[in-house]
Amino acid sequence: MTTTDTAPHMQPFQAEVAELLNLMVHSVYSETDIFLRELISNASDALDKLRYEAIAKPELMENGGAPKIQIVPRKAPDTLTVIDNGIGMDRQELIDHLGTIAKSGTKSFLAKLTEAKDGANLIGQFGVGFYAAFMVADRIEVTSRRAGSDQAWRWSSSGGAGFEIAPASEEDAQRVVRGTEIVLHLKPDAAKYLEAYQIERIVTAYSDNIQFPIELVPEEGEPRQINSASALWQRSKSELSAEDYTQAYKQIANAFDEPAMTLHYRAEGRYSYAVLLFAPSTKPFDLFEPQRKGRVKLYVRRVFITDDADLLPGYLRFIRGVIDSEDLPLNLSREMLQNNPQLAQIRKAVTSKVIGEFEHLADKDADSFAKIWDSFGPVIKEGLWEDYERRDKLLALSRFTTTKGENRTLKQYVAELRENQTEIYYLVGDSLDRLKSNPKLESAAARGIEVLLLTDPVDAFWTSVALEYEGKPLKSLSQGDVDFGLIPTVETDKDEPAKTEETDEALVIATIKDALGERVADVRASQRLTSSASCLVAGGQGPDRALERMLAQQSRGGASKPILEVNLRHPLVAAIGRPGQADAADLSLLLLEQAQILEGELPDDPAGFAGRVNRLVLRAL
Ligand SMILES: Nc1ncnc2c1ncn2[C@@H]1O[C@H](COP(=O)(O)OP(=O)(O)OP(=O)(O)O)[C@@H](O)[C@H]1O
Repeated sequence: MTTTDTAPHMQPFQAEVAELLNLMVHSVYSETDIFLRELISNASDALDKLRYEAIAKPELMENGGAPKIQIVPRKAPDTLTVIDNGIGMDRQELIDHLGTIAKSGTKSFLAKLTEAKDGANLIGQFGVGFYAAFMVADRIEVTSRRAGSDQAWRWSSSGGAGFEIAPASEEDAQRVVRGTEIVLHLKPDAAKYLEAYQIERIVTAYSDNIQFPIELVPEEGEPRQINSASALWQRSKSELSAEDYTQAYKQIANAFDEPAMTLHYRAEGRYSYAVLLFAPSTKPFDLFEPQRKGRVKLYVRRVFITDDADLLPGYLRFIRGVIDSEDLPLNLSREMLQNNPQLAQIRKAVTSKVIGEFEHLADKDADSFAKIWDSFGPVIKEGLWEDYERRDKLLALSRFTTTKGENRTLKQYVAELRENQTEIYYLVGDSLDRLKSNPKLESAAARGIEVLLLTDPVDAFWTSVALEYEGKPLKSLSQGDVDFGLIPTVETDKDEPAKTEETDEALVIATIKDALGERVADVRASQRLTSSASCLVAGGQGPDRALERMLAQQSRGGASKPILEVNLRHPLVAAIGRPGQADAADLSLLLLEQAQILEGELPDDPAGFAGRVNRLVLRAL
């Protein structure tokens, strides 16, 4: 051990931690109670980890007694102490875990926290965990000994800029045989947390389902257990109330919202396992992290193994809860987790159950399902792209905003198809407003054809696979040919400009093609447009326009050239065909540039565009 290790050592907090502490000390959160829940949850995690490590090294359990958590309130000198005999932390772990926040999204979380009134809710969603204790304490001392280590360490901090770390005194080290002792020096206005009934209230409300005994150690009298310490998922459904489930959800998922869906069952047969899963009702912060990790916890015979086993596919990563297997070996290595056929089987069966439960909910309790869809629809839709087997089911579950309204299903869409309509039409774009004014909807609108308006980034991807619903293919209005020919118009062409002059269509198209040259792949007469002059579409093969744009933004492929479609009934287009038209080239370029702007793109040459418009306007003046 070096001298720097043994001397008390002041360490700065990571900038994000300092900012977070500052925010928590200076804002008034109504729900300070959560600090205790966070500390108990950490203690329970530490006991879980110990139990897991002890499978390979049973000697870790030798000293330190049976796993438990203790809460010790002391009125003089106003301290509340939370003790666990779990895995503990060595010096480096204390520095790493209690001095930094490893989570991604911390910066954006902090920005939200600064703005929000109800910070506690956000704290819960993000899980600031340990640091929540600084809401009630002005000084915290942590003494910890990693299981099996002959050295205990002491971490202490009064919030502010940093913490001190030093070897524990002999007295402290003797007391902390294994695990972690956290002493909170309570602020004057947090003295209520020294009352036994307050502590019991919080434990009952938040931590009753912690699997390990939680003991209250009063000033006088014997310690007593204040939680029920059962694995709730092992109990039978009939014993449990909605409230029990809500509490279990909050504790297991470390969440503050209500679950929007609860799925609890036991699978018996070739493999037996208990499943308790929840869909949250609000979005967590890390929903769109690139790793797309789920956090369903794997237990084997009540022993926590990992929350990193990818028990559900990426598109269900928002589901929280527990799967507890009776048959898996306790000593599952990381490799086994990835290749274990039994786990693969469980994964498959549970995924189908979750989808089945969605279907059930969508059918019986549409409002609850709508909540799930509102928060997680964009994630579930990833399954349309990657889960071939369940694609049809997922498509049937999907809810869409369409030109007819919100929350529409394809079942509704197909039930209201127009006469002779054989396809399901959609348009992909960045915003609903821009999509609604997209000229490509014109002809569909004139025929009363419903169009799905897709604005989630994932929409560009799943729509690139050939999909159909009840035998009706999905078809993009911005790709390839669209033929509405047999579908009658509903409005009597009120938007369609009447033809004012005889147009030589072939000549117009050839002139525009000539003027645009290499800028477009082709120029065609449009079936989609009624009142606008032009629009851009993708070819029949290859990616749709929205996907191309996304890929180009991420530099993952150059955009291929679009096709310009022109409305031959539009006077501007017709004008191009007039004999001796001197502005044909300018007008052709304008048609392209307008179409680009309507797509939310910039014209290729903005200065040239402005010059062209000015020239033509001035001439008319
Ligand atoms: N009692 C404890 N025993 C052992 N390690 C602990 C204990 N308390 C905290 N830690 C360590 O410190 C880390 C940070 O704790 P913190 O509560 O800040 O966040 P977290 O628990 O990782 O996240 P979350 O609050 O979202 O669960 C933990 O992941 C754990 O490694």
